[in-house]
Amino acid sequence: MALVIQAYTFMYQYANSWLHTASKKQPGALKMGVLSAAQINPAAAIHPAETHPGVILYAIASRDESTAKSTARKYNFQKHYGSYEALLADPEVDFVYISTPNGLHYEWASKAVKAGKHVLLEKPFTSNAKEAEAIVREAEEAGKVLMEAFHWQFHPAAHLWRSLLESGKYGQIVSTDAKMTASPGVPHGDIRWQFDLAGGSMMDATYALSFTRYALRAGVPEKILSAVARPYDKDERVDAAMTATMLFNTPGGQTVHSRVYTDIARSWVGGLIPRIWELPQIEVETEKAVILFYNAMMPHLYHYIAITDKSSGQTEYKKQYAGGPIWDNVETSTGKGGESFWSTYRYQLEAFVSKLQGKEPACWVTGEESINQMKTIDQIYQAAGLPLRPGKV
Ligand SMILES: NC(=O)C1=CN([C@@H]2O[C@H](COP(=O)(O)OP(=O)(O)OC[C@H]3O[C@@H](n4cnc5c(N)ncnc54)[C@H](OP(=O)(O)O)[C@@H]3O)[C@@H](O)[C@H]2O)C=CC1
Ligand SMILES: O=C1OC[C@@H](O)[C@H](O)[C@H]1O
Repeated sequence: MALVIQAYTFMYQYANSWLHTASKKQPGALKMGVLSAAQINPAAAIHPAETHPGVILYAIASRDESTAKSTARKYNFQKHYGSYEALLADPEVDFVYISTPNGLHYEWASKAVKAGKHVLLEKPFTSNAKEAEAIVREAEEAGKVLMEAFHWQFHPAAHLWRSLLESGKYGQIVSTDAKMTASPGVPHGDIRWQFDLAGGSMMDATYALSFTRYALRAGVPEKILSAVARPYDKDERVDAAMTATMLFNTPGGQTVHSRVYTDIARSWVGGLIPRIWELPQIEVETEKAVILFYNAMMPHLYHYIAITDKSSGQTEYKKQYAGGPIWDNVETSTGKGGESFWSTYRYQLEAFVSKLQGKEPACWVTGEESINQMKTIDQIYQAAGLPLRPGKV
């Protein structure tokens, strides 16, 4: 039954996203350029831009001219370019969304800020912490806005969840347990398996660590207690799976035990059934309750926050598709509080555009947060005995 309800909710949310298409554009709308014809583009940037009155689908670049041309025609971009350099040289482009493989994030973000563009950069931010520090510094020096596209943090469900954790009603946080798995697994040949492109499960399913650090408002771990990788059979520098346990200090002075599990080749049940029900999630144990945020990565499709009282055993369920603690009082591009059909990516674009328009964004992923995320990933790789992902700094 749970699977049927999930399937229904998925379809409902998708249908809503498709029903609400192109908006009328405002005078002075920002011109977006997209670097690469990655599969994630339509969900993460193109459809969100369609419904944002302040953004124009201006240009797309691919290493391959014909791919750029066909993608531009399919999604109604005004221009296309057969190289990323050519798009960056176009003075009309206000900001770029970069969806290259992880190992190329730094290189193209660096070239983009030097070309005078603001940058929305896919997760994981960079290949390693050194690159993260460098790109934050370069963007500051160039006076350009740069943000890691950690889209899930912009959704009202994420805000409700953290406000519950911080409400005081459930006592202090004691421990966290987050996971993100892929079953069926990521196909061989995918960028996620390539060490030189900064692949690996902790890099790709990095959301599990992000859920944890976001819940705790934590920087880097106080200590990595253990980190165990299951290596990819074709390249042992790449983690097919990673399990890490850490101690984090919260800003409130609490020490919290956190476990993070990522797996991009999760085993099937009995070798026959893929674990499609195992959506990215985090369980937070507090003094009085156990709070599960299910499908924290894409809550617009479906999610729930289940709060189980430790003494009574009773569970209460909550959800939030629009408004909530952060968006409720925000006048967005289409009205107060956002829209329940908006995806995580659409909320993210709303905040990003606000920033470029000189307004205070409803929420943000700071450079410091992205650096600390990459520092934590580096520490986990080191503790697991794996090399850091190679960078260009
Ligand atoms: N926010 C989210 O929900 C998601 C984020 N991502 C992130 O987005 C990025 C792209 O992921 P995904 O869409 O799956 O990637 P794809 O493999 O579909 O696309 C990557 C694109 O990068 C370009 N590219 C440039 N150099 C290379 C190279 N050496 N090898 C391969 N491709 C290259 C290619 O575009 P072209 O040939 O047109 O130049 C290619 O299409 C990753 O960083 C990933 O972590 C991915 C999925 C979801
Ligand atoms: O960012 C992502 O979100 C969805 C995942 O399936 C994917 O592997 C990852 O790159």
